[in-house]
Parts: sequence; C-alpha cells; structure tokens
Amino acid sequence: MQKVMELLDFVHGCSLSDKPINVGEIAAATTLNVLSNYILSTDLAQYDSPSSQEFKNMVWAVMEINGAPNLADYFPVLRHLDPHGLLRRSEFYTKKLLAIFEQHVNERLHARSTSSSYASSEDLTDLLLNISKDQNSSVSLKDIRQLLYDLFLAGTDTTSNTLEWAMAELMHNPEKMLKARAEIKKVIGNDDRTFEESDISRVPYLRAVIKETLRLHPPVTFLVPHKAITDVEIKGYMVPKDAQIMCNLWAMGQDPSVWSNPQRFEPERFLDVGIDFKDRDFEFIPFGAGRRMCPGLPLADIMLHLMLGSLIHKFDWKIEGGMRTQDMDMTDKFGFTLKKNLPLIAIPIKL
Ligand code: HEM
Repeated sequence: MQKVMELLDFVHGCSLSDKPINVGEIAAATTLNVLSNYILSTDLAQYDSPSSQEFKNMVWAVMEINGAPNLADYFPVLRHLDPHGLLRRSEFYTKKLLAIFEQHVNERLHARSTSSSYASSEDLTDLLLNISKDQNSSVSLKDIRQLLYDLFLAGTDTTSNTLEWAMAELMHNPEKMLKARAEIKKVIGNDDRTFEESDISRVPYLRAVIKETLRLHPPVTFLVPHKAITDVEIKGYMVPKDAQIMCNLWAMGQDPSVWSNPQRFEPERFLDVGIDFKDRDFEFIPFGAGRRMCPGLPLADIMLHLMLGSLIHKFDWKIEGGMRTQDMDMTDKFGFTLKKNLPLIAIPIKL
C-alpha cells in the first residue's frame, strides 16, 4: 500500500533527527489518505500540516460531541432546548465537513462536464456519480455528499485510535514488542523489504496484538445505537419494542467471567483459540455483528496490520525525555470513540 510507504518515509526522516512524532496524528493522516484515495483519488492530509490537522480536529469534535452525555436523551422533551448546546455545536462542524465534501463532488462534476478527455478515475465518487446519472437512480448528489461524510467520519478516528493504542500497549509492554517484531523478522527473513499485505496472514502474534487492543480499547465503545424492532426476551429480561439498545463493548471486554485477567494486555489469549471479530463470537464484536456490522472492516483490518507491522519492523520507539515506557500514561478519554487521554508522542529509532 503506497500510503504506508509514505508513512515510513516520514518516520524515517524523523528518526534521522530524533524528532518526536505524535503517533495518533500520523496514523490519522495515513488513514485519511488511504480513504481519500479510494474515495476521491486525492490526498486529504499531509504529515505535519496544520490543514490536515484541522480536518482531523473537526472529525474529533463531531465524535466528541456525539458521544457526550446529553440530558435530552433521558428527557426527550428537552431536545428542542438543546440544554448543553451539543446539537448546535454538532451542526456547526457537520456543516463545515459536508461543505468540504460538497466542494469535492462539485469539482468532480465540473471536470466530468468540461473536459471531453475526462478519464474516469474509477474511485468511489465516480462510481456514485455514474449511478446517480442513471434516470431510474434514487441516489442524489446530497446522498453522495452524506455518504462520503459517513465514510470519513466512521473510518478515520476509529482506525487511527486503534493504531495509537496498539503502539502504546506494545511500548508499555516491551517484551510483547520484541515478540511481535521477532515474528515479523522471521517471516521476512533476510530480504531488505518492508512488511507487506501478503505477510499479514503469516503473523498470528501481530494479529493477536490487534485483537487484544480492540478488546481493551474498543474505539466504538457502545456500537451505534440500535432499536428493538419487536418485543424480545433475552435471558429473562424483556426488551420492549422500540427500546434503544446501547451495547457496551468496553464492559464486555472487561468481563472477568469471559476473560482471565481482563485488565492485562495479553495478546497470547487470542492465540490458538480461534476467536475473531469477523465471525459470530459474540463476546468480541469490536466491529459490531449482523446486518449493520462495520462495512469498513476489511479495509481497517489491512490498514491496522500494515501500519503497525511496518512501524515496529523497521523502528524501535522511545519516549521523549528518557521516560521509561513502563511509566507511560495509559488512561483513556471517552468521546464517541475511546481515545488515549494523553497523545502518544514517541521518537523512532531506525533498526
Ligand atoms: C478499527 C477500525 C474500525 C472499527 C473498530 C469500526 C467499528 C464499527 C462499529 C462498531 C460500527 C457499528 C456497528 C453496529 O452498530 O453494529 C461501525 C459502523 C460503520 N463503520 Fe466502522 N469501524 C472501523 C473502521 C471503519 C472504516 C475504515 C470505515 C470506512 C471505510 C468504516 C465505516 C463504517 C460505516 C459506514 C459504518 C455504519 C454502518 C451502518 O450504519 O450500517 N469503519 N464501525
């Protein structure tokens, strides 16, 4: 994946001058560019660029506002009063983000209509515009703009937060970092190449690291709200029709009746047990399950393994100021996604 190579080039540059890196930010910039290349055939982020930081901040603001406790959720009569100003702030950022996507769609429409030699880039935007051109199509330009918004919002923060947590956990547990790196080196052998997509199926420990990260730090802590479509009894509890269902993945991941030593980061627990987030293992559903399961799972799965594998294969990492990695802050902060309370700032050391 070309974007991961660009990430490695940037990290390599920083390693030459001992420059500290905000791991969540570089993960977000890479994720944003992977998505924006599939969707818009362009880069939306540059490393170290305030403009891409601004985009990420807007995404985080929407996530944080949507995840904040709201009195109006408990007393719907208050909804129009917007007691915490959450609706107003959410609308502000949503409008700004939608305007960005509208501009991209309009530019594409302009290019398609003015250039006779326009060659379709066959990205998602072109695909959707082709569908919407069909007379019988019910897909409008407004739908396209909204879909792009949904994809970027759902895909960026979730993936970059998971990567940041995985790196933080490996640095915090140096023996696990060594184990994961040794596995990658064994697979790649003496070749002077980078970690590739085709290697992912051959690194079970790295796969277990990602799973353990998603168990301890599920980015979408409560799934998205679901609704019971009929009265249903589950294990003696009656869930009435129309009840809003919040599924607490964080609590499920901490349940001692399911996981031994649930607070410990132990990727080993996933080795040889066959539990996966793609199947029907309902004790572990960081991407949800059933019809509304995350459609970005296959892409997130590849991005997470490629980014993490590449970052630990070629580099060791230390904390600025000589702090021991065992003493790092590992607390979290709750928004719509669960992120690190203090960002992980680390210095890469070329191996
Ligand atoms: C670590 C990365 C990710 C995690 C943990 C994650 C997790 C989730 C979860 C839990 C849901 C709700 C499922 C439910 O309520 O049953 C969801 C929905 C969604 N995700 Fe992801 N996601 C990730 C990455 C992505 C990416 C990269 C994309 C886009 C390319 C994406 C696009 C979406 C969309 C569009 C929805 C809404 C689907 C719907 O409402 O039907 N996600 N995701």
